[in-house]
Amino acid sequence: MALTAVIRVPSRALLRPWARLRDAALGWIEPAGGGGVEVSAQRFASQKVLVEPDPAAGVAVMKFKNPPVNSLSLELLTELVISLEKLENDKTVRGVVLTSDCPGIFSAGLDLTEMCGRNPAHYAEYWKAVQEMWLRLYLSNLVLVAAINGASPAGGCLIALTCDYRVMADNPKYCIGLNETLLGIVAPFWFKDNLVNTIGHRASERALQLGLLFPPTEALQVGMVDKVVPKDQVQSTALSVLAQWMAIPDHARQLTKNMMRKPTADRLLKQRDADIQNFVSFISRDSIQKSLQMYLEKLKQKKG
Ligand SMILES: CCCCCCCCCC/C=C/CC(=O)SCCNC(=O)CCNC(=O)[C@H](O)C(C)(C)COP(=O)(O)OP(=O)(O)OC[C@H]1O[C@@H](n2cnc3c(N)ncnc32)[C@H](O)[C@@H]1OP(=O)(O)O
Repeated sequence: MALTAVIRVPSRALLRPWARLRDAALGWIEPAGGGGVEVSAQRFASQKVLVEPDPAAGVAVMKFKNPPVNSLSLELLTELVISLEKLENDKTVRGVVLTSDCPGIFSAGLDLTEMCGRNPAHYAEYWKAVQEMWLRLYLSNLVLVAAINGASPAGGCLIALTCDYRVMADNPKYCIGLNETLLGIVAPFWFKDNLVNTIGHRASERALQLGLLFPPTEALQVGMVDKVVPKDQVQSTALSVLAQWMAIPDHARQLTKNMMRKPTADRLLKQRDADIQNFVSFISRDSIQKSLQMYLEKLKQKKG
C-alpha cells in the first residue's frame, strides 16, 4: 500500500494519558524532544483497521483487517473508534468508505469468543466498546458509505446500517441481516431502531423475528442496501456516491443528519449503563452461553 499523506499529530506530552495508549496502539512514535511530530499515513495503518487517505479528494477508505472473518473483537472495535475519531478531526477528510480487507467477508459481526466463557467485567467492557462503535459511527459528521464486499451478518450488518449509503457486491453467496435470533439471542433495541429507521417497521419485525439474512438482490428490494454492483465495482461505486454526497455543503448536511439520527442515539445515550447491565446479565445466563457455544461449534464443524 503506497501512501504519502502527512498527518500532524500533537506532542504526546500535551495529550491525555489515554491518548498515549492510543498512540501506542496505532504504532505512532514520537522522536526524543517531543514538540509535535509528522507521521506518514503509513503509520496511520494500524493492525486491524487500515486507513487509506486521499487528501486531494477529501476522502479516506477504511478497511477492516481481522482475518479470517473480520469478527468485531475488542481490539478491532477500539482501533475502529480511534481511527474514526482521527478522521473526524482531520480537516482534509469529509467522507469515508468503510469496507473489508478480508476476501468474501465484510464482517462476521460481534466476536463470539468475546461473549462466551468470559467474566462479567469482560462482558461489560466489551459491550461498552460495541455501544461506542455504534454511537460514533451513527452520529459521525463525516459522510459514511459502506462498500459491502462480502458477507455481513449481525454486527457486520449493524456497521453497514450506520452508514449514509450502502453499496453491496452482487454475489448471491453474500448475505446481510440481523440474524441474532438464529443464535438464540436478541438484537438490542438500538440495533432494532437502526434497522427500523432504514427499512421500516413491518419489514424489520419480520427480518428480526426470523433472523433473515438477505442476499444482495433481496437486500436491495427491502431497502437494506441502496445499490448492488459487480464485486470489482463496489469500492469505485462507493467513492462516486461519496463524491455526490460531498457536493452538499457540510454544515447543512451534518445538521440534517443530526436532526434525523440524534433522537435514536439519545435513546441509548440515556440508558447506556442499564443497557450494559442488561447485556451482562443476559449473556451470562447458562442457557445463552450454551446456545452461543453450540453455534460456535456448528461453525467450526461446518469445515470438517
Ligand atoms: C431481553 C434482553 C435483551 C438484552 C440484550 C442482549 C443482546 C445480546 C446481543 C448480542 C448481539 C450480537 C450480534 C452479533 O454480531 S453476534 C455474531 C453473529 N455472527 C454470525 O452469526 C456470523 C457467524 N459466521 C458465519 O456465518 C460465517 O463464519 C461467515 C461470516 C459467513 C463466513 O463463513 P466462512 O465459511 O468463510 O468462514 P467460517 O464459518 O469457516 O469461519 C472461519 C472461522 O471464523 C470463526 N468465526 C466465524 N464467525 C465468527 C464470529 N462472529 N465470532 C468469532 N469467530 C467467528 C469460525 O468459528 C471459524 O473458526 P475456526 O477457524 O477456528 O474454525
